[in-house]
Amino acid sequence: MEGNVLIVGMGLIGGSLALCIKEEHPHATIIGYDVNQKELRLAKTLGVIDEMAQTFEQAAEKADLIIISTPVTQTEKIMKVLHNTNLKQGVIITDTGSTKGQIMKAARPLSEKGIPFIGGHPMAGSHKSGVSAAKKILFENAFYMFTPSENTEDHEIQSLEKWLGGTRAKFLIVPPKEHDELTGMISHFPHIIAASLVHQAKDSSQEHPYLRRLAAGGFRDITRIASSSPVMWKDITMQNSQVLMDILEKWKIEMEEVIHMVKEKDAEVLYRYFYEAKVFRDELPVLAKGAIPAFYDLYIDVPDYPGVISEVTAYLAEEKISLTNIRILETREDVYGVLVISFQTIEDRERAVFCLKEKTAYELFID
Ligand SMILES: NC(=O)c1ccc[n+]([C@@H]2O[C@H](COP(=O)([O-])OP(=O)(O)OC[C@H]3O[C@@H](n4cnc5c(N)ncnc54)[C@H](O)[C@@H]3O)[C@@H](O)[C@H]2O)c1
Ligand SMILES: O=C(O)C(=O)C[C@]1(C(=O)O)C=C[C@@H](O)C=C1
Repeated sequence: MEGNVLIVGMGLIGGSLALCIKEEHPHATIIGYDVNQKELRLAKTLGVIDEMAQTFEQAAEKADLIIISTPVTQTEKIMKVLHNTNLKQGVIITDTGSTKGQIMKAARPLSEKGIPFIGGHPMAGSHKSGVSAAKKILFENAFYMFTPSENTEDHEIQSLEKWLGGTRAKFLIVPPKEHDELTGMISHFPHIIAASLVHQAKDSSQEHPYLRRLAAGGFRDITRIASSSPVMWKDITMQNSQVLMDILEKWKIEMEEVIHMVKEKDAEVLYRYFYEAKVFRDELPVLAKGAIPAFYDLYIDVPDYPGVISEVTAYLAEEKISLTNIRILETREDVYGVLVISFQTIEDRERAVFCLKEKTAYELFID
């Protein structure tokens, strides 16, 4: 496709979308806008965008597609400005916000004016912020939810899907209320829990000075997301507070039961509690119908020397085994941790195991 794409908010998500759109539509012009001039200049220097917007209004007036990728409170404000801007006939506006109910309410005046607003939310991200963390494979195989306005036409959704085809994501239409309940449970609520675990550990560290150094494996896994942008999460929590209140009330009841269980020390009850959680958790990737796409992880206990990651990935590349994600679990202090490589299919993972067993002596684990 050709035309001008304006991306408002040149951070992790805006930057990653810019890269995806440019790759799929090389003749499109990607214009970036950000209140943070440093971030905007960085986006231009890194080649993530073609142009920096001179003013927001000027860039919006010539855009064929506008993607708002700012924290959700700002998104609402930007939508109000767009309502009073002289936009091009046929422009499509979308956003990437993690909440949808309030944003779709804010979209009504635009829709009433005949300007198509299609809410969007790619269900992939990271705890990192800013354009320097942007990457074009961020959304590959992830679900990308759309919440169209009441009068959105099919061809407008199709056009947006075409623009975003380079994400290689799986598009899914969801009503805003369901979106917020779903993401409230599997994304926003876990975020609050992660932050609260860190707070509790911080308090405990006053008494146990070794805590910071010992907090490894499980604690790091479950609290990684607490390192995300506090601005973004403050906004998400405010916009989805009703759903979150309901979930937190249920969490209180759940914790009362846990306290009782721990106090009673009933082995059978404790076993069943952990076992049932394990069964449900282990089944998640197999079901793969929720908002989290299926990934098949392979854990590789790598030694601590430079180039070990490229060595492993080179073996896989030689066998043409594609991977969807690669990361290090920093479970040990000062040395490399376990290398985790995710594959899209069980078959790819099996081939990887076969290949790495043949070419290395590293220990391999599958969870
Ligand atoms: N980070 C994730 O994992 C993730 C995943 C999916 C969706 N989202 C959503 O996408 C949006 C962007 O998240 P991100 O991770 O890219 O954040 P980010 O912090 O990396 O980038 C946001 C950018 O928006 C800019 N900005 C803030 N207010 C602005 C305004 N009024 N006008 C123009 N620019 C403004 C900031 O300067 C920043 O550069 C958020 O709504 C978030 O909820 C985030
Ligand atoms: O992987 C992470 O770091 C994320 O937190 C990503 C995550 C999520 O909760 O899954 C966070 C918020 C977004 O709205 C979508 C994705």
